[in-house]
Amino acid sequence: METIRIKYFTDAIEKLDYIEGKSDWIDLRASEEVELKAGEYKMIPLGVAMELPEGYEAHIAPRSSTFKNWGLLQTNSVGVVDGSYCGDNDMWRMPVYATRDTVIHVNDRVAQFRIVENQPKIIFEEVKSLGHADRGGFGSTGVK
Ligand SMILES: O=c1ccn([C@H]2C[C@H](O)[C@@H](COP(=O)(O)OP(=O)(O)OP(=O)(O)O)O2)c(=O)[nH]1
Repeated sequence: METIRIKYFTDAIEKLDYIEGKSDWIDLRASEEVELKAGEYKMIPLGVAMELPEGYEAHIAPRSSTFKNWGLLQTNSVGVVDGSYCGDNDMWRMPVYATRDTVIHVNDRVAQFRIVENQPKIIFEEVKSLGHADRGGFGSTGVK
């Protein structure tokens, strides 16, 4: 079990909740009404700032129903919230592109997140050959 210190910027959204059972991702809610025209880009405020546990970052993704409900695409595909993003004004946001005219209302659950351990430090060791057979990729499995 981990503890996350959280600051809410409004009382208008429900408090975040870890719900045991179906998924361990935690839903995030829009903290302001956001109206977008088709083709428009905006940031949806998520109304929270957090101090993540030491050694963790958070990943934000759309909910699987987000496109169906609002026609929204998350422009960065996955939002990465660094552990250092923990100041009193470091509110989480979701950058979105609207594929149709749409309105997101306060408290709508537009996104979800999980925390992920930071990767270890990496150094790159340059080689001429990696010394392994090619696996192939990009649809090569089963192709002769
Ligand atoms: O979907 C996102 C992505 C990022 N952030 C916040 C948390 C993150 O720690 C900070 C900076 O994000 P990132 O490093 O991905 O942004 P950048 O475009 O590289 O800008 P910066 O120069 O601020 O690092 O913005 C969000 O609220 N939502």
